[in-house]
Amino acid sequence: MKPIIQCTNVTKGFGSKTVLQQLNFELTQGDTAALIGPNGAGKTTLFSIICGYLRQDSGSVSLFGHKPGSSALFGQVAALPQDARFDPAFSIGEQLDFYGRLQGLSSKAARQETLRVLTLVDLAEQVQQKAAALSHGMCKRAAIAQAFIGSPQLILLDEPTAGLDPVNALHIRQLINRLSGDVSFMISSHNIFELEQLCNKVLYLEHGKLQADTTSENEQQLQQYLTLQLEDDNTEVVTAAIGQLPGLLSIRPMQKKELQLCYDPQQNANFDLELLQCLAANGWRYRNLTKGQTLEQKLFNTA
Ligand SMILES: Nc1ncnc2c1ncn2[C@@H]1O[C@H](COP(=O)(O)OP(=O)(O)OP(=O)(O)O)[C@@H](O)[C@H]1O
Repeated sequence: MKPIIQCTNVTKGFGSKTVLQQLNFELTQGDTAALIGPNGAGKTTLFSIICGYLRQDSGSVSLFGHKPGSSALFGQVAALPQDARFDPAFSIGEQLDFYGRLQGLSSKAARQETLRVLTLVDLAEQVQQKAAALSHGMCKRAAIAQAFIGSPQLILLDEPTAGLDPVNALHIRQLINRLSGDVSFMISSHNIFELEQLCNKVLYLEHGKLQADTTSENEQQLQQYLTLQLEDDNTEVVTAAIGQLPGLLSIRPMQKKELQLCYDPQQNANFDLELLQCLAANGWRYRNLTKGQTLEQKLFNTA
């Protein structure tokens, strides 16, 4: 499949400080990629390079085969910057119309497009309002709506749900989920739960370097993870019994009444079944057994 974003040996520094070091990654059509990393890891810098706001010192970046910022990308790539702001002098509708006009739409078509994208984020009724009359969450949603104007094939969202209450954040996640597949997304967020639900690819930036892509399938075939939530506070006896099952690689208490198990499916393909049989034979009740590792567990190596 053709790459949408291709970054090769991208390095960027500010003064004597190197912020991004030799980054290599590729996104293909339909990918929804998460960009994760601690504060100051270089996420916004990378976004800015991909958007064409900043230029890398060395290496190459291409979007749909073009340099970031190139006129060939106009309308194909949209971005929500971290601190997107609206001009206080104009209504939200006027400003979104302007973006539509920039994409070549007539005034009438631009207004229709404005109403379409504001409807996506439940703000159609606020089309005449100025930013000062909107709450922080509403402004954020309006800024997200702006990224949906036209028919971009790649949308870059820097912290899209930061500052939104849980209901509005859920609404935005549902919207991204609905559109992903047709549109490729690259999303930066500190909300790992959100990214886990939305993204099929993880780019973890730390000290300006990309760590291994945690979606590696080879790794998953060698090890399988299970999270077991018990009904009762008996993790010690359960741990001792499960420790006898063939194929177990590790067992680790997570929270109270919760264990994370890692096993080798090549050693024991029926591990999960044998686990349930072990629980049943001892009369131990469980609330939930889930397969796989959470993104948090993968990233922070808590297995
Ligand atoms: N224009 C600039 N001039 C000098 N240093 C900068 C500039 N922009 C960013 N930096 C530095 O580059 C590093 C990476 O910043 P960046 O904003 O890309 O990180 P981030 O991962 O987006 O952080 P956060 O999660 O806090 O938003 C930081 O140390 C920051 O101080």
